[in-house]
Amino acid sequence: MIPEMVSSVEMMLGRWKDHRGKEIEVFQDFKVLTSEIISRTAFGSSYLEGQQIFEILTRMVLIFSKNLFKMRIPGIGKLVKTQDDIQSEKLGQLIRNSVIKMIKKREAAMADWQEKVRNEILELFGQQNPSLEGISRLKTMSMVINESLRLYPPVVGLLREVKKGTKLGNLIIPEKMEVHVPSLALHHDPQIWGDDVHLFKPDRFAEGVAKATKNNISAFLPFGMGPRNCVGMNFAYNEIKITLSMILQRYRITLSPNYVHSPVLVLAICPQHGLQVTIKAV
Ligand code: HEM
Repeated sequence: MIPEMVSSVEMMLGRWKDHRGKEIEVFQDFKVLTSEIISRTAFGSSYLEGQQIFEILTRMVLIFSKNLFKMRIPGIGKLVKTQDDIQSEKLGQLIRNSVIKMIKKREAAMADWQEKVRNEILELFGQQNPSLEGISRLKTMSMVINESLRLYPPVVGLLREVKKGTKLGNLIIPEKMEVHVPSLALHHDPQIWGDDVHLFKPDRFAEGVAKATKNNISAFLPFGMGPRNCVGMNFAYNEIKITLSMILQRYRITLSPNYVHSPVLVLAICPQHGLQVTIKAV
């Protein structure tokens, strides 16, 4: 499995060679990379062979996500703007401004952490390709991955069906009811994470998830929980660690001024306008 992952990342890095010092859009590259890796490891083929299927799947996902939370109430239009609409537009602008400030702060923190993670990688692997044994010792990188999954969990919520009717505080929850567990909201709850909940602070994971969540481990759910949790969790961690190791061994990454921060839910959380970065050889 690891050699297939390494070869797929090598292919992507081969394409990056001509773009040193220039801007590249990596969201698309990462989509191709993860599809390439799953094709090689699970089906023994390559992304190009399965490209048509992946394209159809992407179209299906788009249609599904567009209709996921749609409530169809006949006869109600949105022709006239109410005071609430005008007010919420103003509030929207305020939120956008403060988000921009927050992102700038996060960007600075991210540059520091990039150096810390690169040092850890170089200490463990030098210029050699990462190994399975080695990636289990990437402690700083694990903290960075967990903090990224906390702020931007690709899957924003879990669904469960109630097996046996129960009482939860004042709520009576009947059998067979579908319950939505909002991971995204739990990941941003100041009661659990503290007042710095919106900041990128991988340090909070330095002593594990239990300490980071004040012993509420079910408040950190990037891969779900229980018997139906994500079967691909270890696969995903390995894939991320190998890819990051190989990129950071070679390149220093900076966010491009053309990047617009606008995470959007298309089944999973994605950067709406892509992820533009510049790469410089280390
Ligand atoms: C960062 C990458 C990934 C994230 C964040 C993620 C997240 C999740 C989450 C939240 C669930 C629902 C768990 C629950 O309801 O408790 C899930 C289910 C699942 N995931 Fe992943 N996943 C990732 C990558 C993968 C990969 C690479 C594979 C396959 C190789 C995979 C295969 C599955 C499968 C088969 C299920 C359904 C499990 C079941 O219903 O029993 N996932 N994933």
